[in-house]
Order: sequence, then C-alpha cells, then structure tokens
Amino acid sequence: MGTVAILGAGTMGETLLSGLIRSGRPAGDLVVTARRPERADALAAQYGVRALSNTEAAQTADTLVLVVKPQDMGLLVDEIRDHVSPGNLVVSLAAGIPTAWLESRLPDGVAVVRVMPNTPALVDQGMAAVSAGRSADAAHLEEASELLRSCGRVVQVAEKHQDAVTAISGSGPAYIFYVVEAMIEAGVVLGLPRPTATELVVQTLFGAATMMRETGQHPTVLREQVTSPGGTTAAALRQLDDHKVRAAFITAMEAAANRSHELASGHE
Ligand SMILES: NC(=O)C1=CN([C@@H]2O[C@H](COP(=O)(O)OP(=O)(O)OC[C@H]3O[C@@H](n4cnc5c(N)ncnc54)[C@H](OP(=O)(O)O)[C@@H]3O)[C@@H](O)[C@H]2O)C=CC1
Ligand SMILES: O=C(O)[C@@H]1CCC=N1
Repeated sequence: MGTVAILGAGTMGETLLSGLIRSGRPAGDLVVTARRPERADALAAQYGVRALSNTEAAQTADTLVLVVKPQDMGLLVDEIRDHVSPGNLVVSLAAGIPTAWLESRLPDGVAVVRVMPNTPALVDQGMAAVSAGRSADAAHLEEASELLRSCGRVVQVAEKHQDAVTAISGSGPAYIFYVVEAMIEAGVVLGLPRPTATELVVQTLFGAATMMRETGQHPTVLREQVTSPGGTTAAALRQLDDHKVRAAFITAMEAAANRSHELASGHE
C-alpha cells in the first residue's frame, strides 16, 4: 500500500495510527502531521513514525488520510492541493464533508474515499463505514477498507447514508458512555460504592454486547429473557417508556445526523 500520511493526527488520527502500528504496518511507512509541531513530534517519538508538514506529507505519501475537523478541511486541502496527483488516494474521515467537495478542490481524477470511523478502534473494536467518491474504484475502496480493518470492522455504504452512519456508529460510543455514566450514578444513589457500581455496569455492558454478538439473537428477545413477569426489570423498563427514553434516543440521533448534514454547508 505504500506510505500512508495521517494529516491532522488528533484523537481519531492517533486512534487510526495506533491501529495501523498494532496490525504490523511498518512505522517507516507512516507519516503524521498536526497544526502544532509539538503534537506531531510527540506522536513521532511515541510511535516511531515521521512527523512532516502537510505539504511534505502530501509529496511523500501514496495515501493521504485527512482527519482534521470539518471546519479545518478547507485550509488543509488548499495547502496540499498542488502536491496531490491522480496516483494518490485521499481518504477523508471528517464528518459531513462530501467526496464531491473534496474532488472539486483536488486535481482531476484523484480518488477520494469517505470514511466514518469510531473511537473503539483504539481497542481494535472500531466500526467504520466507507463510501467511494466519483473517481474511486473498487481497488481504492478496498485500500481504504484495509486501513480501517487494522482496528475493527468495515462496511460499505452509499455516501447518502454517511450522515446516518455518523449519528449511529460515529457518535455512538458517546451515547453508550452516557448511559453507563447514568447507570453508575444510579448505583451510587442506591448506596453502592462508586468503584463497585462502575465494575457492575461496565461488565454488564460488555456481557450484553458479547451476548448480542455471539448469540446473534435480536435485542428484543434478549431483553425479554431478562424481564420476568411482574419483576424488577419490567418496573424499570416501564419508567424508561414513561420518560420516553426510546423516543429521546431517536430524536438525539436525528439531531446528530442533521448536524452532520449542517457541517457540510459551505462544502457543497
Ligand atoms: N473523535 C471521534 O470520535 C471521531 C471523529 N471523526 C472525525 O475526525 C476528525 C477529527 O476529529 P478529532 O480527532 O476528534 O479532533 P481533534 O481536534 O482531536 O483532532 C484534529 C487534529 O487536526 C489537527 N489540525 C487542525 N488543522 C490542521 C492543519 N491545517 N494541518 C494539520 N493538522 C491540523 C489538530 O492539530 P493540533 O492538535 O496541533 O491542534 C488536531 O491534532 C473530524 O473531522 C471528525 O468529524 C470521525 C469519527 C469519530
Ligand atoms: O462529534 C463529532 O462531530 C465527531 C464525528 C463523529 C464522532 N465525533
């Protein structure tokens, strides 16, 4: 695959970088950039990769992974445009930014793949969705997928679904952490020591996730197995329904998808 440059190695960029290293990608084939030189230098020291400027990275690498915030993408693309050629693959991990906008700012024929990853990639349990731009063929899509498979699972989606993907799996870990926080707080309210409440909740979440993965059963079936007639779970679930928690989740994810769409404004 040649040299891979991660342009804008913040939280998500470092997550991908660490996954590539864990999967055995030679550090010598990896390049990082950041706005602050000290950030890029710290990553270079920690992972043994090269810290370069954006233009040097674009001149050096075969695959350019753009991981700056959507609002910073314009400046970055302006900076690298003259150093990108149709031999390069450009992979964007930014929420909201359409491939058509990147293609319009890059030289003709440059292949662009849009990806929505998530942070569990840090523990090789990432979920990423990839979509091909106009000039990207199956080989480009496979190359981008291979990058993301270094730290989790990958699906292909039509680009029109990327706002929904962002709302569900891109932002998804945050909703789960939010639920976990609430359950730990409930344990503390009920008198449990905080470390005990934390262990109970985290293992319960891990167990429930593993059950869904390993049994392949629908979550409704698994939930019903826990819900004894007239029992404790039914009493709790009734409260969640009364407080419209299911509806709140749906509304929240609609807001995330709408925000992803908004982030594209000015990038049409
Ligand atoms: N965090 C997440 O869970 C996910 C994030 N994403 C996407 O990933 C992207 C980055 O998000 P995240 O990692 O959270 O944000 P961060 O702020 O952690 O990282 C952004 C990085 O971009 C760098 N940067 C900004 N401008 C430039 C520039 N002109 N040249 C080089 N580097 C630059 C910053 O450098 P410095 O540190 O020096 O300021 C920083 O390291 C976003 O587009 C987001 O939509 C997608 C899925 C999940
Ligand atoms: O919050 C955000 O905008 C980014 C995109 C998905 C997860 N984090």
